[in-house]
Amino acid sequence: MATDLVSASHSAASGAARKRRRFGWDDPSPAFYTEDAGLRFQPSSHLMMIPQHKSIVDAPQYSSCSQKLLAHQLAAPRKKSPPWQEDDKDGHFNFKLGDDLTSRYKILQKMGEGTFGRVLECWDRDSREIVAIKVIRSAEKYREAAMIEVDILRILSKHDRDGSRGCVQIRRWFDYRNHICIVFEKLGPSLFDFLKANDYRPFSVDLVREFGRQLLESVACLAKHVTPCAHGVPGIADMHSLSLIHTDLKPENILLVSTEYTKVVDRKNTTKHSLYMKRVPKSSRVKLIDFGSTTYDKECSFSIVSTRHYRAPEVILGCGWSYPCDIWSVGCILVELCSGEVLFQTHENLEHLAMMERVLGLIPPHVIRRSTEKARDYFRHGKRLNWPDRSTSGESIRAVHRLPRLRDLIVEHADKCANLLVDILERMLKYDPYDRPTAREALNHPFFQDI
Ligand SMILES: Nc1ncnc2c1ncn2[C@@H]1O[C@H](COP(=O)(O)OP(=O)(O)OP(=O)(O)O)[C@@H](O)[C@H]1O
Repeated sequence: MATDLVSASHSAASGAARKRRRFGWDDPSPAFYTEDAGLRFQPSSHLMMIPQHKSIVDAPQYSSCSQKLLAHQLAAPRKKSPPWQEDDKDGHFNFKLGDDLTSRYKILQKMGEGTFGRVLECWDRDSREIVAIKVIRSAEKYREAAMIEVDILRILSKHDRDGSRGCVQIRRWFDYRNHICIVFEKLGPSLFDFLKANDYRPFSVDLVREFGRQLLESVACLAKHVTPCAHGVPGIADMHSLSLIHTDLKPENILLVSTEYTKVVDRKNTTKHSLYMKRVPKSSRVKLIDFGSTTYDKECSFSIVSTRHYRAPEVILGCGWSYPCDIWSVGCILVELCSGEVLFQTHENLEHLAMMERVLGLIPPHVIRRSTEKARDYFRHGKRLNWPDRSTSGESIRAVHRLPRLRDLIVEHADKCANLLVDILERMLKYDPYDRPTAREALNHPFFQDI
């Protein structure tokens, strides 16, 4: 879900916060019990159950805790759901490791938590595989949003039966004790988690290219999808437009398929006296998750979308946004993967625009002219950004000033192909959304052709 992440001392200013920011979680609220066994499948009004697929996840590496629980569970007979417990104050599902979630799933561990709910690693007794179950918070607004996510996941899964198109696969969904539960194939850590575990050491250009290529393929598939003609005539294709915009692309929502990694010498940091190692994923295969904010293209929308750091200028300026807002986010993500740091570490509009100007150059007048009355307030006489005059603090001015130009940032970090990478990033990070390439066009850029 798109968020403006709250930080104690706002924005770029906080030095240590430059490295990273994270959500605050955990809280309690009441729910109601639906059935004896606790499980209630939703009647298929506009939604249908998804048939089971075989897991395509690479041999997962289980934690020792998961392994023990799994061994125990394989021997244990199927039990009824545990006694009903109150949700926490925010409507999150309360559980203990080893509990059953319906009689079908055994909870092995918590894998993550977000605005919508908790994601639990579970053993599926029926399909005999490990799955990831997103247990949605019980409040009505989250339940409704979850049903939209289920709807979109079902459409994606219909168009991606073999799971090769880079979007996480839904297995099925159900309603349990007032929590919508979405069962997914289990994936590995997010690119954000991987960066963090590596102390924010950047990925190599080869990996950035691989991640970028898959990300753009997924974005292209969301926008438009081609399937073979219904009659199966070779060479003839039916164009099915999915017309979907993800709107919340960020490293947290890009998951490595495999958990496996190797350790190699980190040459950049290693000195005569100390040897530094860094992690490198064994496989570069990634998939997109979190379709909770995905929308159908309506030509142009004006709401606020995307997590702050990956938010396109047209969203901030209220010019109206469409597919190109995903391309802007991909540009910000690729810079982050290459440098190890968030490109625009801010939580405030004017500072954000000032950072963009520092890294990318001045916002062109015709883009300023398209912005709303309110957003035009950020500019002097509707022409130049009111910066630093309207800045909130000296620390904010210094944080903007510390930012390098895009070219310098990439040249400093890229171990190869810096010029090509700068070129494609400059295109994806054009202020005018009409000037940005589509995902397909970006994929044809020489940077992504280089093997
Ligand atoms: N299929 C999966 N396999 C493994 N881990 C997963 C899977 N899906 C989600 N996760 C983990 O759970 C976390 C939260 O998932 P997700 O982003 O879907 O929840 P959310 O509530 O929509 O989050 P947000 O607040 O970012 O919108 C992810 O960042 C990831 O760590």
